Amino acid sequence: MMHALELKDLRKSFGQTEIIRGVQLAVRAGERVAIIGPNGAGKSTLFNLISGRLAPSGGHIVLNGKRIEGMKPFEINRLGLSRSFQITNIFPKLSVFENLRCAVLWSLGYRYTLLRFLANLDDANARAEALMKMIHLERKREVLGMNLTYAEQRALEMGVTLAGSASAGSASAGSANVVLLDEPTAGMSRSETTHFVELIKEVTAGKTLLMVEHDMGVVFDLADRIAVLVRGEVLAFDTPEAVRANRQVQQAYLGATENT
Ligand SMILES: Nc1ncnc2c1ncn2[C@@H]1O[C@H](COP(=O)(O)OP(=O)(O)OP(=O)(O)O)[C@@H](O)[C@H]1O
Repeated sequence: MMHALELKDLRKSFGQTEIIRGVQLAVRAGERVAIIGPNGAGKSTLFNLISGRLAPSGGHIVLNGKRIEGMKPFEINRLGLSRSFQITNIFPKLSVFENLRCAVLWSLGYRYTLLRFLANLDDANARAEALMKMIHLERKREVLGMNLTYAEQRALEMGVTLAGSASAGSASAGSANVVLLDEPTAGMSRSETTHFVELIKEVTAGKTLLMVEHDMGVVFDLADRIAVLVRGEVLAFDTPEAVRANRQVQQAYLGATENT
């Protein structure tokens, strides 16, 4: 079984306090996994470890068979892992198309050499076009980031995140791609959320998805498996049905928040 992402006895302490306490998690290629857990359980810290923003205090992180702990975020990104953020992370004064093209160029590593930049501009334009179609923002092509609706900004953010993947434009090509989404539907209305969940399914088809999400409707709709993180440990990692039926999980988390 090929795993896209493996966390092996992963640990992180801040000062004397161990926040991530020996996390084991093996995510299969092409699988969609949601991480849930109470506030302060360590979900953001876990994402920061995987994406290279924080260095672990112990353990290993393996991306497509390669150990990545201790690498810089951009190096991990080049190895096929892209991440979105809770806050919208787009350039407000660039148009939809320009935002996507920037992200494509950055991901291809063209920011340093003008000659390479010019030689590959057609390629970058084509990939930006493909991404724009994928996130259904063709009709907003020239609109500045700051003038989009909130949901459109989140869709653009998704496009920017996916620009890092080698297979942008062809949904099936990249088993090597792992996408981390940090509360993708936060701040959205119910109807925006429903629409956005469909978009997430569409744009991450064939990719491996790991997301932190508080909305249980979204979690149960999207996830193949759910990891429940409580006080820095994985309490359960199973199918939605099994997690829903798990007594320990109900006590620790779900019972209290499922209907909120
Ligand atoms: N840089 C840091 N220094 C010290 N403590 C930290 C740091 N970052 C996070 N923590 C602590 O680690 C714990 C886990 O925080 P984290 O943000 O990872 O939880 P979370 O599960 O994402 O919570 P939420 O659902 O509220 O976003 C918290 O007690 C937090 O105060």
